[in-house]
Formats: sequence, structure tokens, C-alpha cells
Amino acid sequence: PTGSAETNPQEHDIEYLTPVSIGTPPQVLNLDFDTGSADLWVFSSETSKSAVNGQTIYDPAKSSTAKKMQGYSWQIAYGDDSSARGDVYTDAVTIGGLTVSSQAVEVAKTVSDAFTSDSDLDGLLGLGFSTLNTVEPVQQKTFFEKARPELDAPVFTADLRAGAPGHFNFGFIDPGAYTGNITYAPVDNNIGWWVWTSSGYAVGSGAFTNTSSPSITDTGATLLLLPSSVVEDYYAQVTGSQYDHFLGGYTLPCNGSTPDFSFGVGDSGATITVPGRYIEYAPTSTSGKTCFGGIQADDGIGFSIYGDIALKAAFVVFDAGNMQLGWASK
Ligand SMILES: N[C@H]1[C@H](O)[C@@H](Sc2ccccc2)[C@@H]2OC[C@H]1O2
Repeated sequence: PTGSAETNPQEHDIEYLTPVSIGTPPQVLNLDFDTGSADLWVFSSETSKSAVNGQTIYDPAKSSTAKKMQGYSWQIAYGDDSSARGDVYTDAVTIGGLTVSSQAVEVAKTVSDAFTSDSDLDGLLGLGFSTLNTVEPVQQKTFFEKARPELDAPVFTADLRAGAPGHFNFGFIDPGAYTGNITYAPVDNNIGWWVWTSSGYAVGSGAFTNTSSPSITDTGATLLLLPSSVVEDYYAQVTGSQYDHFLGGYTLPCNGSTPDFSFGVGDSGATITVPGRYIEYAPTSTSGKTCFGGIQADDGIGFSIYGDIALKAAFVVFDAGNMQLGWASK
């Protein structure tokens, strides 16, 4: 089997939400597919009422196939200090026609303010490695890991679009979704993320700088976070850009003259080019003249984070069979 689901950008492409059917009869929630984590958690009938603010909830009591995992719990904290916790059921989960009959569905009892204020996000669906899963006493597998043995191929792909619907596909690579060749880089899954090594970068039509940097591909992250040396080099070539200490990042004119940013994959010289207009991420004020930069420093996290700003420019293959990450232009 395979699955194919449309994923929809929220305002400014801050996140992409994908409809997921849970339970019998199906309850459809819009989840943030996140290769940077490995918990599938949802707003639920158990979420404190004051923390629910327009989200669609999952109610296991209304599902004939829901089973509570007695004594199991979870609690997660994300890179941006948001968090959630609760208990655990198993139930049928279907994405784009692909069903896992008994998936751990982590129901939230409490969520942090950032989730409460995000009315469109009904939960997260982790697509990282389950060594990151927070369920106790026994870690639970992700939807992809549960589905993988049945899939036509042990892969899933991300095809995010700027301001338009894209797709998450499971079990197959759509040859119509990309141009040219897919270039693969080996993945090190030891810390649970999809870790690969970027080979370098170029600004606009400038020369390519060879510099290896450990990177993670994170569909749940909005921006492209890079080593500060690269970020400084990039914005030095962006007229009118500056570091805004109040906002805590670089800003630049939203005037359509921003240089592209290219990054290298593998050692064959393949590159992916992020159009400059993606880097004019979002206006910082109602005047619309100044934008917050889509490229920012990774600030000593130790990894570059290839979030949606970069992913929008590529067709990405998460290949667990060969432990490699494929990048193609589109
Ligand atoms: N992997 C990412 C994750 O999906 C989000 S969780 C999230 C928090 C608030 C609102 C929406 C999503 C958070 O930002 C970067 C990293 O942690």
C-alpha cells in the first residue's frame, strides 16, 4: 500500500497542516507533520477546557476502536519551548488512504499557550525516529514506522509549496513531483532526527563555498537556521538588511530584490536553490516594507535546521530503508 495526503500552509507558511482520520467512525483532525519529533498527539476530550481555543478534538469515547493504554503517559517539550502532556490510547489512524489499525494516539490533558493560541493546529504527527518518542513506560512507534512493513517502499516524501497546498506521500516516490535527479545524502539517525551533512552554500549567483555542516530536516520548523558565519555572509549581500535586536533576528526589505540562497547536497555538486522571495518571510509591521528574514542563525544548537523555508524549494525523500535523505528541485 501507499498513501498520499494534501498538506495546507497556514498564514505566511508558518506551518503546514494535514488532515488525519482517527477512530471509528473517523474523526478528522488537522495535524502538523513533524520530522523533528516522534509523538502523535492531539487535542482531545481530556484537554483542559481553558486550553482549547477552536481546535478540533479527538474523543476516544466516540470511537469503537479506541483502547486506553492503562498506566501510559507522555510529555513533550519542543525546540521553541512549547510543550504538552497527557495519556495514551491506541486507535486506527488513516492518512491519505493509508491505515495503521493500532497507532498510539497521545491525547493531551495540558498544552502550553503557544498551542492554545494556534486555533488551526489540532495536534502533531511525528515523523522522526521513535527513539525520540516520549511515551512512558514504553516508547511508541510513529505512524510511518508502523506502516513501513506494509508500504510498497520504506520511504515517505515531503513536497511543501509556498502559499499553496503540497503533499506528504507514503510508500512511493512520485516521478512527476520533481525535476532533474534526486541527490541523496546519508542519514545518521542516532539522535532520532533526520541528520545529514550539507556540503556548502552560495549567495545569489556568487561562488559556491564548500563547508560541511551537520543539518537536520525538520518539516515542523518554519525557518532555515544556519551557522552564524553563513548567515552573516548572506545578509552582508542583502542591501538594507540588519540585525534587529528587538525581534532577535535579521530583517530585510520586502522588495523582491533579495538574493537566492543555494545549499549543497552530497559531494557531486548538486544544489537546491531557495528563491530570495521565500527569504522575505513575513512583514514585521503593517507598513509591509520590512520583512523578517527566512534565514536566521542556528545559535549554537549544533545543527543547521532545514525547515519549511528550504523545504518549499525542494522535493524531499525520507528513505528509512537506505537511511538517506533525497533532495530534488521542482
Ligand atoms: N520540530 C518543530 C516542532 O514541530 C514545533 S512544535 C510547535 C509549537 C508551536 C506551534 C506549532 C508547532 C517547534 O518549532 C520547531 C520545532 O519545535
